[in-house]
Amino acid sequence: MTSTTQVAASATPPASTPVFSVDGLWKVFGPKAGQIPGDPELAALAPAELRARTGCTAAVRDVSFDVRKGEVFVVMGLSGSGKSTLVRCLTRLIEPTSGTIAIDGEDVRAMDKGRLRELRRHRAAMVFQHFGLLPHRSVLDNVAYGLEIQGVGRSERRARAAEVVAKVGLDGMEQRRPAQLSGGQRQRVGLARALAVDPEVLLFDEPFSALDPLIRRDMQDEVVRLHQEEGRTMVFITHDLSEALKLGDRIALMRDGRVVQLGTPEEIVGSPADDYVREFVRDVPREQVLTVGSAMRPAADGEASAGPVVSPAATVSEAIDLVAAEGAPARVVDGDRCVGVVDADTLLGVVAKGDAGGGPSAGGRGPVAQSTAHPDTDGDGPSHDSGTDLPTTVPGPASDSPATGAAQAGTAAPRERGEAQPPAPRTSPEGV
Ligand SMILES: Nc1ncnc2c1ncn2[C@@H]1O[C@H](COP(=O)(O)OP(=O)(O)OP(=O)(O)O)[C@@H](O)[C@H]1O
Repeated sequence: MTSTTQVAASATPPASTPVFSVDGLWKVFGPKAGQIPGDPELAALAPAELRARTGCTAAVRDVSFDVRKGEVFVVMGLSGSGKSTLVRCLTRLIEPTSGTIAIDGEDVRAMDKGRLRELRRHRAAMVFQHFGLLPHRSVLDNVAYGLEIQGVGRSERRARAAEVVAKVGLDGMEQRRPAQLSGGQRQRVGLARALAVDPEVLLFDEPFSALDPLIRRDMQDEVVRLHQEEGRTMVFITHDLSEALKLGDRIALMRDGRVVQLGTPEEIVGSPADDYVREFVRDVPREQVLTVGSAMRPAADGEASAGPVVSPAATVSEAIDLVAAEGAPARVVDGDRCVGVVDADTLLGVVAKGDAGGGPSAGGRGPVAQSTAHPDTDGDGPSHDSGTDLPTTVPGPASDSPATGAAQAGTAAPRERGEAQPPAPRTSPEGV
């Protein structure tokens, strides 16, 4: 047994300066939409009743949140929950009905056409599921297109485009036409095109929904890599819980236009805000998302000074590997302070009981279930252009845990944010 074995901390949390600041946002479609937010009785109606009484759909209902600089902010929810409408409101691709939106403190709703164009071109670039690549242009020229409409000169934009094409792993394909690329490669071109204009924030509207699962995972890894390398702020829409947990620093979970919970993956999985969220996350392997900080107990006499060391930010799964390999409890050390101890019982308790996580509503779920039941949705189909060809299952075997193996060798690998890949539910929510 060694006392120096250590599981390192996750990536440093992003700074907290907001890029986007959204307050009391509503988007209502339908006749006299503007009356709904200000009428407490109508505003409180359930979607079906609101439609029956007024003919209106409240796609976004009184939503408030900040997107912090450098974070991946995921907007997640079932089909029709309002994800696309919400994110399109950020740059007024859809006009909000009421509420405020600011980017770096500037009022987006007060922007004139020119300022809005500048916002969409330079500051908040959108990556769509269907990119609308220009078919007769080469990869390089497609990527350079955004710079072209910004008026950047030919040689400069081609040099910048070549740089970004290489960054997304398409070097050697610069002269191909979109038709000569696979679906995943086309997605990379779209991503490169958005990156080429070097926006402050990238908005992704379900960009990988149409990709087959392996390519989809590649693209997710690409986003994680780009984020880690560049620290760029990203807002990422997905209906896929596995994708949300993998990519998100924080997740806003939407239902019927409202954000029902906003939190880190650990908060969402460990402390679901209500039964809806609990049901949503019930198939997630908690040990891959929850951290030892939420599973430790106080150190007993003598325990604080010996034994393997684990960071409070390491996952329960990583700590299980470490404790099993070392055959001893591990000290949870924050900086140079021992803040607690995890042993086989406390760690397995998280897996077996499913009630760790410290939140007020985290208990009572019983054993980790393999049910295919999921929350139902309002059933409204989307009406925008992000497409509806959504996959119904997403793979992600538990054996992908990055720490497995390394810990068995006595030197547990650090968990980097984005590497935990909890398997998706056997049937994803929209599949029922
Ligand atoms: N232009 C529109 N007119 C009327 N209703 C709309 C319009 N656009 C969206 N809606 C409705 O608003 C609600 C939210 O739609 P939205 O497309 O934002 O959901 P979503 O969560 O992005 O769905 P998906 O995952 O299927 O893309 C749905 O009930 C939808 O039918």
